[in-house]
Amino acid sequence: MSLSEETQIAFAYLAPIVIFAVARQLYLYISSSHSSRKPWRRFQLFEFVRRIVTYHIRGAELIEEGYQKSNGRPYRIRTLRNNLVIVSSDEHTEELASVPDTILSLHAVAKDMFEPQHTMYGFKVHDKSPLNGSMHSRVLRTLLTSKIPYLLPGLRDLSLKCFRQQIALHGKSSPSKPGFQNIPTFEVSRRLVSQINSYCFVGPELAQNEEFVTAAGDFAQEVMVTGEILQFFPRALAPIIASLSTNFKRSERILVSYLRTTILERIRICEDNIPHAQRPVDCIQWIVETMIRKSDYNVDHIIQEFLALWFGSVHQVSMSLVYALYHLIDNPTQIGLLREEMSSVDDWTTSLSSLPNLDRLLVESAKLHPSDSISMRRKALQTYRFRDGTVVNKGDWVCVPLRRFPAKISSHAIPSHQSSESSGKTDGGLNTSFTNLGADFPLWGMGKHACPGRFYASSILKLLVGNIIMNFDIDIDAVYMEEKRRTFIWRTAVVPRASIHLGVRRRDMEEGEVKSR
Ligand code: HEM
Repeated sequence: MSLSEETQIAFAYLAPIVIFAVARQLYLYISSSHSSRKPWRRFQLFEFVRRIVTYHIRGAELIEEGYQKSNGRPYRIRTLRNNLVIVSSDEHTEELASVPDTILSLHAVAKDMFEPQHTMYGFKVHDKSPLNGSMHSRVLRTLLTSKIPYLLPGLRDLSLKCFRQQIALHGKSSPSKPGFQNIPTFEVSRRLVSQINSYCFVGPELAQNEEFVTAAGDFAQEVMVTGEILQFFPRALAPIIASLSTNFKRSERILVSYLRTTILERIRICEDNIPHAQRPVDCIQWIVETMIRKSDYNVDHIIQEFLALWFGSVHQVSMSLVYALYHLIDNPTQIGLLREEMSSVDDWTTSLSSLPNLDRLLVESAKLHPSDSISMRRKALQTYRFRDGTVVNKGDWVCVPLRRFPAKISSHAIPSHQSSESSGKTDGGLNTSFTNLGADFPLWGMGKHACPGRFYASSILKLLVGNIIMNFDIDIDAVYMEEKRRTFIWRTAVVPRASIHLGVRRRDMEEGEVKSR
């Protein structure tokens, strides 16, 4: 019997938690059993387990329930390590975005969540330093964004080829839907994103290298899982636990060996003063160019910076793709509208910013099915008091909720435009842009840390969704039509179940391909 991926992950998480919890409680129990002054300690096991279970398997629901009850006021949720202070008003959100890193730090959160020193090739993230961000901003926000039009034709062909390969690899004829092949949605989505990102991050050659692309996809997944496991162990054990949970860093080692060779080649390009027009157009080139300006650069540090950017680029995009496809299956009339819209322009892949229905699909999907229930996490490096008096104690996290709405959503939750299911057409509204920032759409965060990869993420999501629906019909087994059956909650994240399959059936391929050219 083979266990589903989420069952394996649940075991991987729960086994160490239970062992650690029981050992800790035994210690507390034994050390307090002679003391009649501390009988409450006997109940700690119950409290400890209750807290783990409630927050870890219902975190996203707790956030949502808290939001419903709080009536817009800040509220708190206790977690294993600290308190989450959740603020949601526009005033709080804007204030949160403006507080300096020396007080409320995003990078301190990243350190707590993913332990980069143990999961990303020894990367030391600084809580307070603005240095972490400056390279990201130049490489992603400025250079990658400006090169998207140049990269799109290659990405279009690669993504279609990759999707077809995935169908050939995983496709199984659907027993209930004639002509449909079932493919594992989340796995295929991760692979598509990993391959597309490889093209933009390290160039077309490595993007075709099976070993590199597989290791790159696995690495992102392993950082996520290992970061979670490390939460339950004392810091001193982190190196050994991280090693065990990543199969002795197998994917990291593969990536590092390819990256080292590539980075050395790219350094040579810079040292030989090759004209910019002849240099490779990819992120690793820009990272190298940015970093070798500093006198103390070294190859290991460039690798670490690369891995951190890589990690940020895979996970949320692949989950967003899954949810956008499910959203279309739930709202089939949108598929027709999208096809019509894409067919109405000469080449939809070069018109991604002027396809309002496609844009709106992503906005709606992100609002209704965000892959995380919170955004704009910050850790208090010192106690912070908001202007209205709300206090975030040192060590606690503050954030804003994304799943602000009940599961049954209606058009009122999308204030800037109506649901296309109800209106049946685009309203061309002002606020339909998926990459917009604002307190009413904090998906990308706000202020100086607002996601620098959002224009890229938006373009590739549009490209992937567009390519799939222009070339395939999509469907899902009736049993999974209920949204809750497609996902599971882990802490604040809402993760697609690996066992859910997407049904795909080739449309008129010639027509689809001609339209996308
Ligand atoms: C749907 C996909 C994505 C979502 C929802 C998303 C969301 C976010 C959010 C909420 C933040 C933190 C902002 C804050 O707290 O104020 C962030 C930061 C960041 N994102 Fe994204 N992101 C996505 C895709 C990407 C991609 C594709 C890349 C890389 C190409 C990327 C790179 C980064 C980086 C480097 C940061 C850190 C910025 C800093 O340290 O200042 N993200 N993202």
